[in-house]
Amino acid sequence: MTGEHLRIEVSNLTKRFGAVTAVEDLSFTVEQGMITGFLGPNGAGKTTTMRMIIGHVAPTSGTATIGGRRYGDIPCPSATVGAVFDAAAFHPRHSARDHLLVYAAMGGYPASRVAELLGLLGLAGAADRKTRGFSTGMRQRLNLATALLGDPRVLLLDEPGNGLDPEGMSWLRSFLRHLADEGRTILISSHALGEVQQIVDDVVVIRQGRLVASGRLSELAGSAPPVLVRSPDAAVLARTLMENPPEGVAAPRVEPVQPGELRVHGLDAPQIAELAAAHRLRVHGLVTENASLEQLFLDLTTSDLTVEERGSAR
Ligand SMILES: Nc1ncnc2c1ncn2[C@@H]1O[C@H](COP(=O)(O)OP(=O)(O)OP(=O)(O)O)[C@@H](O)[C@H]1O
Repeated sequence: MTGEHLRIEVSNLTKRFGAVTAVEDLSFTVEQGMITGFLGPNGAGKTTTMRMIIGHVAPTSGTATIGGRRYGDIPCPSATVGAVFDAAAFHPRHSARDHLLVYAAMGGYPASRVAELLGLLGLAGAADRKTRGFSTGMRQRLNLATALLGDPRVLLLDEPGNGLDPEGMSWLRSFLRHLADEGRTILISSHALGEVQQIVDDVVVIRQGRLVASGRLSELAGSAPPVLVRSPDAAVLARTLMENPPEGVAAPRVEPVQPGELRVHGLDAPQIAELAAAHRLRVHGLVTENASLEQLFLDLTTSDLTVEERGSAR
């Protein structure tokens, strides 16, 4: 994948619908080759912002650009930007293939691309079934296939995890990771951090149309989440981890939980596994605990403080 850098830049974006301010003075950046989670509770302004990025809604003020251009100024925009909105409707009597063929014709893409996408999205077996009977997961896949028709380098997905079961989420995670690894710019919205925590690299958190936090997910949490370790060599492992942290990493804090179980703060699961292996110590389980992040998200979206204010208040 070659060509210009396709970063999304949102600058001082505001949208008012009459007396309702949906988005207020919002600025953030979405980097290429990353999956960015756009997070906020229902009604926070996520859909409105995404619609402004792709020119469906005109901002009251501010700008949104993709690769330095407004959406309307991008030549052949559907080949650059693919967007999926939750409410995307399918004609109930159309099959998945019919649906994609209609969109392919509108975008000037060949029928061979439709067949390719049906395969890529795991819809080949259901290609000729009416969409009326499609499950939520199949609808989400068909939405994604539609957005990918022009092989766009930028993807905006509104609530792509909505209604997916754990297997569907796991599929979505690896599918999006593959697309990001190809150098695409990916923005996905969600009202629940827990839903996309395993998928995203960066986050942009909004509340009542305003930015409350943005940056690396790991940085937002302040430090690596604790890891619960089960090991028959727990006591020796605790000492080993504290005495031999990886180069450049501060000594972790290790809390005994119960016999054979430790909670480690300051190292991630791969670091713990490698140190244990290097010292020939047995590890029977490693679980990264996410409760602190979930709590942080709730705090951010329900309290009046931004991340910076929270930091300086500590
Ligand atoms: N066309 C419109 N006319 C009037 N108000 C609107 C319009 N579109 C959105 N709003 C309002 O703007 C605010 C933000 O809505 P938006 O749909 O962007 O939020 P959201 O974060 O995507 O929420 P959800 O997760 O529920 O979809 C809400 O108060 C909503 O009612």
